[in-house]
Amino acid sequence: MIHFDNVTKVYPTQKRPALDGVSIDVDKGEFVFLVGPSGSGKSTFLRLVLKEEKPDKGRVNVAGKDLARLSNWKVPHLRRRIGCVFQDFRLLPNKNVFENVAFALEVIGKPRRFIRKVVPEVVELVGLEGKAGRMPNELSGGEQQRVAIARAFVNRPQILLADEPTGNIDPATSIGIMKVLDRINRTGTTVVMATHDAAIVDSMRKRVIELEEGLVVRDQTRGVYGQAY
Ligand SMILES: Nc1ncnc2c1ncn2[C@@H]1O[C@H](COP(=O)(O)OP(=O)(O)OP(=O)(O)O)[C@@H](O)[C@H]1O
Repeated sequence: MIHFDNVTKVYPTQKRPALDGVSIDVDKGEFVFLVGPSGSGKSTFLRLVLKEEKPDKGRVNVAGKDLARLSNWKVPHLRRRIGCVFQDFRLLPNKNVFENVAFALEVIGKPRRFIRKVVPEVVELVGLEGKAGRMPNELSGGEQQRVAIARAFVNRPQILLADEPTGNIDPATSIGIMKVLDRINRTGTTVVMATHDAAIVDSMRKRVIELEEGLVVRDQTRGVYGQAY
């Protein structure tokens, strides 16, 4: 589903590569944690998957497409297949839960009838049934992140990328967020999550890829977080 073949990325202002000859294969339906110290290249990996950045060397292949050969006008189509969740939720403050999730479908032109059917299903999947009418400021951080996950997943993407999704959430609430991501993964969606949350990684026992200064230094099935960063 995601294939990096000897990928090097050097940002124009930097001497050291953010990613340095990285080869990673993530299969359909996998759940992968990306760990490593701050600046090790985790976000750069996610940005390359989305074609927000281009590699200087090597190949990036996502959902069967060689991104170097994907013309710019096809990039939005690629991104529709990839849901994204961030540390800071990024909800629309003037829209309620239903409207925030529905908006992701409205912008890609889905009919209202379809939206009315699927949004409540996904709101329930993330555990927010009964809260569809709440505004973001009437929700806890954990609930806001559930809305963000619902919005990322409502179009049934093949891949879900999560960049520190539990970074702003207390440990007990984070467990609930991980249950939602696990549920989404069980529907067949490939999940890649960059994180510094050792307790979460250790409790899930999923594949762990560790980056250090742009290099893959560990790739472990049913792995643990490793050393403290
Ligand atoms: N837009 C940019 N321009 C220049 N350098 C950048 C840019 N984005 C990232 N970098 C550099 O590339 C390296 C990798 O950064 P990246 O954001 O991928 O790390 P990270 O592992 O996601 O870190 P964190 O855990 O803090 O989010 C760092 O040295 C960083 O300073």
